[in-house]
Amino acid sequence: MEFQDIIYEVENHTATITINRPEVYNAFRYRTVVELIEALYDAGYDKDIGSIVLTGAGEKAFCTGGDQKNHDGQYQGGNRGTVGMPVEQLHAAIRDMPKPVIAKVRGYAIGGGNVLATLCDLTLAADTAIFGQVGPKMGSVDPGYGTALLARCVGEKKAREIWYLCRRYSAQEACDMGLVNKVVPAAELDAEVRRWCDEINEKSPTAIALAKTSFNADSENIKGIGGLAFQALRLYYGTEESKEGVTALNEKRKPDFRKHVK
Ligand SMILES: CC(C)(COP(=O)(O)OP(=O)(O)OC[C@H]1O[C@@H](n2cnc3c(N)ncnc32)[C@H](O)[C@@H]1OP(=O)(O)O)[C@@H](O)C(=O)NCCC(=O)NCCSC(=O)c1cc(O)c2ccccc2c1O
Repeated sequence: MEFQDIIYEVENHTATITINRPEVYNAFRYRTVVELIEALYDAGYDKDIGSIVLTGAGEKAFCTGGDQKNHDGQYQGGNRGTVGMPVEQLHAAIRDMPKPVIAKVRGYAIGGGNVLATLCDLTLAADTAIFGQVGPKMGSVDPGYGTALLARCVGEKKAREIWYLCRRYSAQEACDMGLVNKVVPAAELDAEVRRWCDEINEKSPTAIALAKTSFNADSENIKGIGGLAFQALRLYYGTEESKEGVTALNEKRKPDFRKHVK
């Protein structure tokens, strides 16, 4: 598959997958998600690769979730995925690849972008990074890994705060709550990620794969909950209440959800 929305590079046994849509702060559309899955599988089963880095192009954002300019109740572009984009399959790919996936975060990791970072095995962030969820502010929610796995990382109370209030958190705050492994000055992020990957790549690939799979086993039930919840999300996206959030975001105004609650 020829990639348009992402860049795929391999160096020193590490594959780097870069979401390359800086004009929309690396938000993902249907094509982006399909390409990310393909690239993860390419890297995941290439025996020469020991680690995978997921990142976003430019300084502004890692990823800001679903492309809201491409969304009107249903996402356009293809026929995979419960909600019009195979995001559940992308989440599964990050978890199922038998090697560590490392999120390299500069700028915003917001909405579905924060979920991607949460799902990665490790997260290294520039001191300029900003984390948060936005769903209830704009008519969406990322149920399953986005909620329950987040709670495993930061604890139940903090995860609920993140989802109910939709605040933004600095890289240091995210690190303090367990969402980030290390924060470094932005200019040092590439070198830091390189060091972590080189250390991982020296280790026994089979031992690493066994460790990853066994970590996953303990939270695998979340996939089932997510499957059910994405069916509910499909119905929610069709409602006026959800559409109000997207319309307000695109019109750069505050949403009025109350008028749609019956
Ligand atoms: C991230 C921001 C807080 C940054 O604010 P700031 O003021 O610094 O910058 P701008 O707002 O001016 O943004 C610059 C430029 O980028 C465009 N942009 C940013 N994010 C997106 C986006 N997600 N989609 C489309 N476009 C985006 C922005 O419009 C500007 O372009 P202009 O042409 O107007 O200049 C702030 O940008 C922000 O809050 N962004 C939106 C965040 C958001 O709502 N994300 C989506 C949440 S829903 C989601 O992520 C999601 C998850 C899933 O799992 C799904 C699964 C299946 C289907 C859908 C899913 C889904 O949607």
